[in-house]
Amino acid sequence: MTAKHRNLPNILITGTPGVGKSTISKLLSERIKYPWREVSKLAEEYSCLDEYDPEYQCPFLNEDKLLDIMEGMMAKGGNIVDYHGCEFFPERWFDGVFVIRANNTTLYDRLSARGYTGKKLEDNIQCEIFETLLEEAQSSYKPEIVQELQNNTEEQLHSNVEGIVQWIERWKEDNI
Ligand SMILES: Nc1ncnc2c1ncn2[C@@H]1O[C@H](COP(=O)(O)OP(=O)(O)O)[C@@H](O)[C@H]1O
Repeated sequence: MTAKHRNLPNILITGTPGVGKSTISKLLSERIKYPWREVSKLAEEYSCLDEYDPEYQCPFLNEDKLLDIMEGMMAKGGNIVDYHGCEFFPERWFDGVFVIRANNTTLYDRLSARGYTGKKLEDNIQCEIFETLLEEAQSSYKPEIVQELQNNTEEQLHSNVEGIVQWIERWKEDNI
């Protein structure tokens, strides 16, 4: 499956937990009517979570099972995939990869408000500081399809959504 077989682009919204992936994906989905594929929810819904990982305080993800389930959803295009990881998806799935970013203090406040403390909080802040997801995206996808979006303020939130809507319009003009 290459982009040529899709009439609508598949978009990946990725980044550290708390940067605003769900907020952006939901607004975008309401705006352009593409389904919002929240990978963590799909994993739960389709029983792709194995036993609990005590180090990361979350269940292990059965990636192969999840990918098999998602393959059919991705085939026609027009999906917004939201996940805090990106390297295990097939590269051919995505036409645009958006890495959402937030500054340390903003992220700290958001994750504390979510109830994160201790190692879980620190690991996520470090993940953002070390640009782990940005590097993961850059090493997994062609550089020309990866974009970094700062998402600290309401103003940035709306301009990010608008920017992705415009990106989709350009993609359609170039690919259909
Ligand atoms: N641009 C923004 N400005 C202010 N608050 C935001 C912004 N984006 C997200 N938030 C808030 O930050 C928190 C985390 O956002 P969320 O979308 O759940 O992040 P993620 O899906 O990446 O874990 C939520 O409370 C959300 O309302």
